[in-house]
Amino acid sequence: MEYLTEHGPAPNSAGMEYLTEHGPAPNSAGMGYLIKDRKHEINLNMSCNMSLVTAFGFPYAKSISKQYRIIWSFFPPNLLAEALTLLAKATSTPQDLGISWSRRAKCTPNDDECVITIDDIYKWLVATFVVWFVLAIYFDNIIPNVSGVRKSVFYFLNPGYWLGRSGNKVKEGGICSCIGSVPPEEVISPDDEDVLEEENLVKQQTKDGVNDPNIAVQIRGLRKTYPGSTNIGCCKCKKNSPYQALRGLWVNFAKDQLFCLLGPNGAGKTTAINCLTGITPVTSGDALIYGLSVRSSIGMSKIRKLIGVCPQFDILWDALSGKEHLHLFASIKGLRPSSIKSVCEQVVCVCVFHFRHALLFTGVKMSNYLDISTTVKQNDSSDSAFLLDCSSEMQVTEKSLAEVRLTEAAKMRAGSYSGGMKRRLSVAIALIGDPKLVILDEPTTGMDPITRRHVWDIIENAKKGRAIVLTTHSMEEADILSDGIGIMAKGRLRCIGTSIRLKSRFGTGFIANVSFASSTNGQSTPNGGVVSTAHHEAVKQFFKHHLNVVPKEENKSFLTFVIPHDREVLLPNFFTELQERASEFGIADIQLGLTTLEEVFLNIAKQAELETATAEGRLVTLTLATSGTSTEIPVGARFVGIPGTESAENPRGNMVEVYWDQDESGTLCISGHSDETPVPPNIEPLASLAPATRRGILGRGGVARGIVLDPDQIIGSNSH
Ligand SMILES: Nc1ncnc2c1ncn2[C@@H]1O[C@H](COP(=O)(O)OP(=O)(O)OP(=O)(O)O)[C@@H](O)[C@H]1O
Repeated sequence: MEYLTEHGPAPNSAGMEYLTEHGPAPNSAGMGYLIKDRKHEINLNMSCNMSLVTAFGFPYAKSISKQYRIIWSFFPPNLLAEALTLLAKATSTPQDLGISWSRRAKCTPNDDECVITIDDIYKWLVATFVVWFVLAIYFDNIIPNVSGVRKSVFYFLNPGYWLGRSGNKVKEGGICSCIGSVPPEEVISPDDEDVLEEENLVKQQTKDGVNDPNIAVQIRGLRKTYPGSTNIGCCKCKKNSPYQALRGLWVNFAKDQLFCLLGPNGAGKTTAINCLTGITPVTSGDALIYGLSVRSSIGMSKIRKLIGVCPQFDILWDALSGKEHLHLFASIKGLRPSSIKSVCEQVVCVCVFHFRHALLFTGVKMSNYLDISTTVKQNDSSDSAFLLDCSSEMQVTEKSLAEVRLTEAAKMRAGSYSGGMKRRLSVAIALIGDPKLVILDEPTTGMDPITRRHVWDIIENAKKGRAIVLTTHSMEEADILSDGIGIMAKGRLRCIGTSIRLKSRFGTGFIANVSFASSTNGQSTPNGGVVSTAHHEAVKQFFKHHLNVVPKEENKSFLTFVIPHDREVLLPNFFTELQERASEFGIADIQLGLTTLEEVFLNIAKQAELETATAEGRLVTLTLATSGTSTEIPVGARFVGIPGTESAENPRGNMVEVYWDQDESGTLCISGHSDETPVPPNIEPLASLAPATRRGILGRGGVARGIVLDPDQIIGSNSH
């Protein structure tokens, strides 16, 4: 396809990955790789050939066996080399006649051996072209694409493949790998009451066969397990165990609303979206989009008419401009030419024209590649009509480009767009054609704050008449745009509700920010630090005395307190008094707010990580800063008794409080620990832990295991 475009190489075929009827395009990434690395492969091929020729001699000689010559001839460059040799021999002197068409089957005069003629070479070249072309299509289909999806090895025996009907099932995992057993599905009841309520509602609706007209998407116990496999490589076998990315998702997404899916990396958000868009086959459960099941291929082909997707990674063609992209997608979506204003660039038409031809030629339906192919004129076999459509005028593209502020860059090649511009173009593509469900996977990644706010406006305006599912790592974005939020972790929905509901249920409470004035009684304080410290202490005492809270953050100009929900009743009187004594405390401003969504998110993510670590019995080594003693403790343990610190005066030994944090990948790690203090009397090790962990015996590598103490007992004993 490389020669088809005006601007350079053909669009990266990997870009079409997610657009097939049964999932991703049959390994177009593989094709892209072949195309991109063609030069490299030819060089490799040539150098291999040269090595072989050096080792065994050029095989078109009588001394070489016929079988070897046949094998050699399957590689077209070898035939070409022989053809050039024959031509050289036929024209080596001025008297030579050369090779004419009529004499093509005859041996050339200077070719003493004559094991192959130019005519044989022509035939070989035509035959090998067909063989390699068919093999390329075959391997393209059976080698897993980036989503690990492929067709069965004998897919061509299935009539559904040729007829373009259902039954053309996809498989997962590599062709040379043995698919590992899928672990049994555990039924986990949600801990959160709202999630449980939502789950029961969906289950009830499923049982009753209720089709609520206000629901756009109903996810019914969706599960996705990526199969484990054993890849037999050149030197070793690599085993991957199956991975449960989605562990039973039950949720409704309402029409005219934006539902935001949040979750740490690897929570399963993209997997859920991929299941909805048909990129990844569902392991069990189902999802209905406007009443159509994603598990049925007929349903899926109808669903594609209703959805617009902005995938996590931009699927754009470097060689096409923004305008051409929109025009291309608008044409593929079947927008009426009369609604289109700007003149279609010839390159797009040519590209679509050839792309369509290439697909027809290979027996693959265009709709297999183009997810949004809904109204592609399948019956309109006239390509000239198609070209005519392309040359019509397009209003939609210009409007969409203006919406995402790309009008000025409309004619620039997407390859030269910045990351933010590409995301904006992807958002515009997702919204083109008035889809009833828009799925936006981290749409504002890489955008500057001004553009991001602008895109938020577009998304907000797009809510009307459709459902939007948004995944994002920006809590601000979720807070501003969402009508409903679900936080996922480890493949499960952990909480669901509006932003306010989540903050009030999962946040630690209220945040009070107290800022201090830099002057007292209108005068600059020469020794501001000293006065400020006195004010700080007074305010801290005030908070401690009335609300029993200490600052979470402090610096010279402000103090931040987190006030738990249970102190809510005390707040009106407390803040009235604080306000009255503001000048006495040197307070410039007091701000009170709910905890942030970010805090809710971090709490949920931490809890999920803790659950997993506890279930897996993961251990980490705690090295005490003071004594340098190393102790193995379970991940997430808060109070730990240090083995070996027992003495006659302190028979229960010492303990520390361990502080945990999450690293970039969300894994819990030790961020520090408190000073060693004696274990209070009557404190027992946690009963739920294995005896070894409770007793503090030697663990791996001779490192002693810490004794995990019950945090409730310790906190209780401290408060007494
Ligand atoms: N093709 C695959 N084969 C095996 N495991 C996979 C595959 N795709 C995803 N996973 C695993 O499934 C889990 C969920 O991945 P997913 O991409 O859905 O997470 P996510 O919530 O979208 O994360 P992020 O916020 O980073 O995009 C991850 O642990 C990931 O490693």
